[in-house]
Amino acid sequence: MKIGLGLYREQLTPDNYRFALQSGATHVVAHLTNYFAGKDPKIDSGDNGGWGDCSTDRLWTYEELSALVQDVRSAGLELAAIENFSPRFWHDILLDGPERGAQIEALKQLIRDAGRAGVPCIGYNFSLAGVYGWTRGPYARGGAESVGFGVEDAPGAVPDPDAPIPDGMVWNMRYRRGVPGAKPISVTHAEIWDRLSRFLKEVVPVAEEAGVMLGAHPDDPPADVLRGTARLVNRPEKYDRLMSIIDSPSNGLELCLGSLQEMPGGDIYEHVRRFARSGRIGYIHFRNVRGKMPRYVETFVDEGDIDMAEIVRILRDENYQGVMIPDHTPAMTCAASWHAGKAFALGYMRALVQNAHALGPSRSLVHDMAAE
Ligand SMILES: O=C(O)[C@@H](O)[C@@H](O)[C@H](O)[C@H](O)CO
Repeated sequence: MKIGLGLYREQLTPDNYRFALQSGATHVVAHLTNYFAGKDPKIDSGDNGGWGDCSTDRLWTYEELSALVQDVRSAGLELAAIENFSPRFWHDILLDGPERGAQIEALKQLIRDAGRAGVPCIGYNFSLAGVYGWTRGPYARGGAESVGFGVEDAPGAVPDPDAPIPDGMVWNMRYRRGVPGAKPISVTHAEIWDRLSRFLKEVVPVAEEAGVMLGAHPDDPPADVLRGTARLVNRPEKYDRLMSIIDSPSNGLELCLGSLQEMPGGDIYEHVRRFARSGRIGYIHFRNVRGKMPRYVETFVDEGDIDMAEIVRILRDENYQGVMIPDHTPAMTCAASWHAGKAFALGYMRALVQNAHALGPSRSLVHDMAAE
């Protein structure tokens, strides 16, 4: 097990690489799409413009990707993954629009370039509404500010989960100017599974040849429908359906523990063991929550509903050698709220991983034995 730190586009700096190294991380997961900007990002659903405007984003080149890998390496770290395509690159793959064919070919080239540059994994979230519906509030220990969904007395504006997605937006970002009077975006479950299936069948073989794993992030919130659009991976077993679309080591998971725990029903420990045993985990979002759909809040890693020590026992037992990152964490009340939240999480993760051998037998392993 390796520990990494996710850094948003404007945080990909030597100072933050040093911060990661000092916090015990050995890897970086880089976001190249510029949502959550600034030195101390406060993540939420955004206002009407969602996570911002990506209409001028242009495809990342081999030279950019190679420079990123080298910059991270020269800081004494390794790049574990790039997280998320810009909606500008694949909006018509998600929407089944007129540019779909050209965008598929462009993503194939991006994946080839990423492999050649030494990028081992690209995380993606195949969703039309994207991550939407959060509020920010004092939801974590000591009133630390974090994100939540369905919180009745949330401070400030509560995004409407049924608000139509306006034309020109997808994945909670604006990729082009909207056409006045155009119909809002919609998609059925059958349509979005078909779009995902065609996407994977076309790009996974290219990813496999390039030595890149594509890691699917689950839906957050794991609603059945959000903003009039059907959602995909909103139950753990939907991950199994996604992996069955094409049996390839490059058809993998960006395993977000928080999103998995937010899903109704199921035993997260059995699912994590099954996914770890499959060898198809690209990397893990090692984050904790309290509650499930339709109401949950993000907590500090050590105070949520997931027994994170049990997760590490399972990953130990299944010999998981991949990377885990805190993803997003509560913001601590101090001058460097983002960094403090990350340092706390990384310290906790490092202690669990360094002492994994001393954590005793896994509880769910005992369950497996009982089943024999
Ligand atoms: O499910 C979650 O909440 C997170 O894993 C995502 O919000 C993720 O951090 C963003 O989509 C950026 O990749």
